[in-house]
Amino acid sequence: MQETRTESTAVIAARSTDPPVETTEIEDLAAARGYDVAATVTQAGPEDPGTYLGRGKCEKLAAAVAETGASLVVADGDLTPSQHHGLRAELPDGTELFDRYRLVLAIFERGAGTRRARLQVELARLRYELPRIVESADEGMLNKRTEKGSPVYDVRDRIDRLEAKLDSLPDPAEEFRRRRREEGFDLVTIAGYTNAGKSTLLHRLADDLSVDEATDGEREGPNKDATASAADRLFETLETTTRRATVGGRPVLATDTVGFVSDLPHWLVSSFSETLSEAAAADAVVLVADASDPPEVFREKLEISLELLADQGVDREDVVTACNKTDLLPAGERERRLAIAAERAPEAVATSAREGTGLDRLRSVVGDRLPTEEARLGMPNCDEAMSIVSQAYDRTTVENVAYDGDRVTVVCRGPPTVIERLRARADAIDG
Ligand SMILES: Nc1nc2c(ncn2[C@@H]2O[C@H](COP(=O)(O)OP(=O)(O)OP(=O)(O)O)[C@@H](O)[C@H]2O)c(=O)[nH]1
Ligand SMILES: [Mg+2]
Repeated sequence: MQETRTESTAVIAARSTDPPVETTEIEDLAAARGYDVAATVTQAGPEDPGTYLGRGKCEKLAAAVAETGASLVVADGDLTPSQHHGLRAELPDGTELFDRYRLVLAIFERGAGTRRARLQVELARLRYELPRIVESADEGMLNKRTEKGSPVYDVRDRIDRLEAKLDSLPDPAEEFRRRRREEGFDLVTIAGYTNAGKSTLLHRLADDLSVDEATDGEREGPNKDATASAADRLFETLETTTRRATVGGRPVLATDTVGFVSDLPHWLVSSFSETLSEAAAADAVVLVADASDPPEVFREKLEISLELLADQGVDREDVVTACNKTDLLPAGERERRLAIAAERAPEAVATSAREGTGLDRLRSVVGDRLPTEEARLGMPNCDEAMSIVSQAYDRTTVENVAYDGDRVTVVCRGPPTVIERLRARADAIDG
């Protein structure tokens, strides 16, 4: 008898020409999407052009689905539309069938934080689904493909609308970055493989005061300084995945990104180029790597990640690797992962986002990579000078403030745009 179906239970189907059939990665991807993997059916042998797995294995797979009550089968391959149709027909009624790409889309669906990214994911999914809908359509349905209300017509129509909408939508990230630069904030992007711990790390790095808390809690009076109000204005345009953090004593905006996944087809990656290009605009990139992976997996993912970042235009010098989940490793293994990472990117720091360790070191190493300028500002000691000193304390690292008679001199280091503005203000009163 069939058990009740569980929304999030999946059975994996994997094949490869040569044994053994490797299933760790597809299982990890399914887990990253939040599915419980209840069973795995593998086949070593040639691919069946009609049903992906051979007949006997299809029966085994169907039995595993029925037995576990799974609602979904994930096939570790790129199924053609006709294989998708053929294999699905072998499964218990109502079983969903994902191939590797569809699973990746599901992961991206969950990771898409902005409206634009959500539209991009939907567009990629519909482009993926259209040939499969056509494949499973009967003749009657296909004859109606130009009629409103037919599945094929509706999907095509939605694709057209999404394309038009995406074309017309301004890129909020672009506008945000422009304003961020004007305000003198540095942008730190958190990138890395899916499930490495990026979101957990962002949460840890973020300043305690979230936007909501800042507006719900005690409001500061009208004297609230210029920096805070500038930050508030910026936050209005921020996506939920960007948080304010303090790194190397400087206020930065840290942005979470969609996780990398191995072996993505080109068409899929290009659908998200904008979402992924977030890293290129950053002043520093924290590359989060799962140090609890076996050393060779860790090394390979790290290399792929660095290549992907380079493809997006990220300078390797701007990358800091966070070897994360070190709480799961004995000390000797930790050193081994750090050595692997240090060979490939300029800086590597051991972290545990879960336990909150290594974060101070990470902040300081990232801070050292942010563009920094030093200034010595001499000006007459007046109200405006005090306001300049206060802004310097707020937005830069002040190394010294010296009062000498009726003059004040500030030595500070910080983001070039902020330094430039302070210098202009000081010059204006120094006549
Ligand atoms: N043991 C341990 N687990 C961690 C650590 N950091 C994150 N995790 C866990 O790893 C899983 C994935 O963490 P996320 O922060 O969601 O990973 P992510 O990189 O944002 O994943 P995607 O958004 O799917 O790309 C969660 O179950 C976390 O609790 C860590 O330092 N140690
Ligand atoms: Mg995440």
